[in-house]
Amino acid sequence: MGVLAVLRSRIKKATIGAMITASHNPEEDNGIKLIDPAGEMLEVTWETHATYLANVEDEDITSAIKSIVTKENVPMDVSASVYVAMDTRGSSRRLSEALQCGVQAAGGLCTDFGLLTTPQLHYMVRCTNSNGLYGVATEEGYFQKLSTAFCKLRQQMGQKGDSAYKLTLKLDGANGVGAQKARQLSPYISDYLSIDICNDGSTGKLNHQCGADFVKVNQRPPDGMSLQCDSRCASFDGDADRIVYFYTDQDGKFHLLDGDKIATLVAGYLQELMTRSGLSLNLGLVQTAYANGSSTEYITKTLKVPVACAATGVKHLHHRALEFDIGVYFEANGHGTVSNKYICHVLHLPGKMPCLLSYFISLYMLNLMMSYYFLQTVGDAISDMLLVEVILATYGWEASNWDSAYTDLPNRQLKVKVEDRTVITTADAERTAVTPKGLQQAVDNLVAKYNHGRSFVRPSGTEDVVRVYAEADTQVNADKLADEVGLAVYSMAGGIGDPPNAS
Ligand SMILES: CC(=O)N[C@H]1[C@@H](OP(=O)(O)O)O[C@H](CO)[C@@H](O)[C@@H]1O
Repeated sequence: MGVLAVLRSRIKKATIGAMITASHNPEEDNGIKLIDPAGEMLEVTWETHATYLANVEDEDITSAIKSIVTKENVPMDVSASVYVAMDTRGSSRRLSEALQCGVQAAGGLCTDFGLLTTPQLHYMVRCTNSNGLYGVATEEGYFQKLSTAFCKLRQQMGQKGDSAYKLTLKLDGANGVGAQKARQLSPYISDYLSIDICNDGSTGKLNHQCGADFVKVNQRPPDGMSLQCDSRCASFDGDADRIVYFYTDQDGKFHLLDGDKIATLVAGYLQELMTRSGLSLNLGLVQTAYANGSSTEYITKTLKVPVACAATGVKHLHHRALEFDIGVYFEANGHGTVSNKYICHVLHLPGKMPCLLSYFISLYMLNLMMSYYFLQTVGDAISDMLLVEVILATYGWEASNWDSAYTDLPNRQLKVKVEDRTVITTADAERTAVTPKGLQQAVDNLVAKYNHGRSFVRPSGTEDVVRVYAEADTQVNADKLADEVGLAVYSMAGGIGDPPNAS
């Protein structure tokens, strides 16, 4: 569906958001992510009229818009307000202007916020539609809201005397807008955290050899960052809706703390707060099939928190998470947050009243977390970073302490090009291939050869490829399994070009 048609059908009289940003491929042009009036992700429109508009000459834009308005039957009398923002990619400005022309041609009003992170634009939309209850719809409002909660929590929680936690975080800004915003945030939180920013966009290219996706997929540090052993590092992605942490140990070995590790840290901490405050809320964790098998085992066996699996894409996780009172949801790539119905429960007294002081302190902290961090309607690298920092400081942990909760199974992702990726259909939250016939059986037979083997295949929703995921007891085996499954996809689902090879 075209951008204007989505606008027509969804926005009516409320404000929505249109964020000009793209996938993680540094070579790609931007597309548009639409944000619904509640501030949630509405639709990612990579191949839409807007993309088309990015390619037409300036003088043609107005006539192009008019033809789209006619083709999509867009009523010109709809009163619509659209907040527009963009990331730092070269194609952003032109696409933003084209989009604004389009909305105006459709009778809507545009407010141009210029450079923002995607979650900041979600925040602006949500604030406006909640008449300010959620916060003030300005950048200052956003920074105040997050930093006030962060500083109060850090004050309240203090820090253990024998703490290993260091007050400096090294941040890879992916050469994107997140680097600029982290710099703006710094003075608000400097009493408790110093952010040492690299890949800030002053020289490098957006997401090129850096950023959360690069670090996660390649399982190595970004270029442009000087690493000291055991120093706590994090990477944002280009529009700052994802974050992963990492460090290198004394032996120079790289350790990734991805979305699964963030989710387990947060869920474990919330569970403690709930126990201390005596609140009996239904806490759950939502992952996708990409979650490492070790994380799922740790959550069920050690944390004893219920786990659900949703289809890839944060909006699927978000909706599944709403089935819990408090739903922690993260994709392994570091995109996620916490949804809650907590506010409804604040006034409920716990069944069994624990120590009154501990009850009120825990309640106060939960409340701060819930109302200041987690009402984010989409993953936000900045608020997730602050949350992780609060928890690590409270436990007195450095990244290695956090990492020791469980060890990831070695894993590998690869892409297979096929004639038509829609020949692969899946079920069971994408963990089983239903078609082509026989493919799942072939995958099962390959998986059975490996210790701790697991693999699945699914068509990407954002790229014209089939994605293969494999994990096993060693990296060599995970690579081999990924290759073998990739070859099965290649031969049974119409592979084109070179056959896959993970190594
Ligand atoms: C394996 C993987 O990382 N998939 C990503 C990617 O989706 P695909 O449908 O796999 O192309 O882009 C999505 C949008 O950014 C993100 O939500 C998702 O996690």
